Amino acid sequence: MGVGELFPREPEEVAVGAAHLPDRLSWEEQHKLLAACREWAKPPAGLRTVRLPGGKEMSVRQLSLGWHWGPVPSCPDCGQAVRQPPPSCARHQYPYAYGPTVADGGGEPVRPFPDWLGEWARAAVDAANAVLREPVAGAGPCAVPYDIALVNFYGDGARMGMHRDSDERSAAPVVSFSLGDSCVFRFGNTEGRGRPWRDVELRSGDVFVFGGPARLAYHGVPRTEPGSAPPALGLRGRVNVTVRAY
Ligand SMILES: O=C(O)CCC(=O)C(=O)O
Ligand SMILES: [Fe+2]
Repeated sequence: MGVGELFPREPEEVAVGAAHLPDRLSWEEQHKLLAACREWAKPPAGLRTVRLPGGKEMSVRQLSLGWHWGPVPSCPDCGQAVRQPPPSCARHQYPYAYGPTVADGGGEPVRPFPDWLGEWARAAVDAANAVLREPVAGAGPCAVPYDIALVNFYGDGARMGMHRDSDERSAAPVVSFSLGDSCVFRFGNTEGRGRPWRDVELRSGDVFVFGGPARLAYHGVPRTEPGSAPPALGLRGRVNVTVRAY
């Protein structure tokens, strides 16, 4: 329960296959994850500004663990520079890819994905299944082998447009951990970027799981609330870690 909260916020099904788990991370876990993010953010293969294929820079700074995600400067199949509008090569149609190195940065090998983060993700999926009417794959004999993560840093004014997490080959649920400033997390539908959507406030320590029929739903972060991070965390801005299976 947050400081000064009158009622605890309850775990909630936001859409079929999607659950919000408020205050899931303890203080110790939030500090551990933040300390790890600070280490990961250092070069090489640290936090970088992502330049989108259209030329714009993302306001969110990012790093990858386990397998690097980013815009591909050249097509892995035909080798031509990726540009808009894309040429007819099939891989050019969607100019983002996963790979072993920071292809859109210094070319260094990506940082390893830590096992403990995979354990956290599996446990969160189990907790999500307790509130979901249609359970999504989690722990047990068919446990998801979580192996990659994206770490996003939101400074004041940073936002993330509506998108789908569609570059993973696995249909395993995505597990998102939030630290620092609160944000509006917009969770939409699988048809397009528009309505219907649900706006959910994600605070420090909250977890959001989306899998099953919600796995490919559009989602984004229209705004954060600068200065809303719990002072004791010692973070200015917002950090989000999304754990996925490749
Ligand atoms: O920052 C968030 O809460 C969402 C991040 C996200 O959608 C992504 O990394 O793909
Ligand atoms: Fe996403």
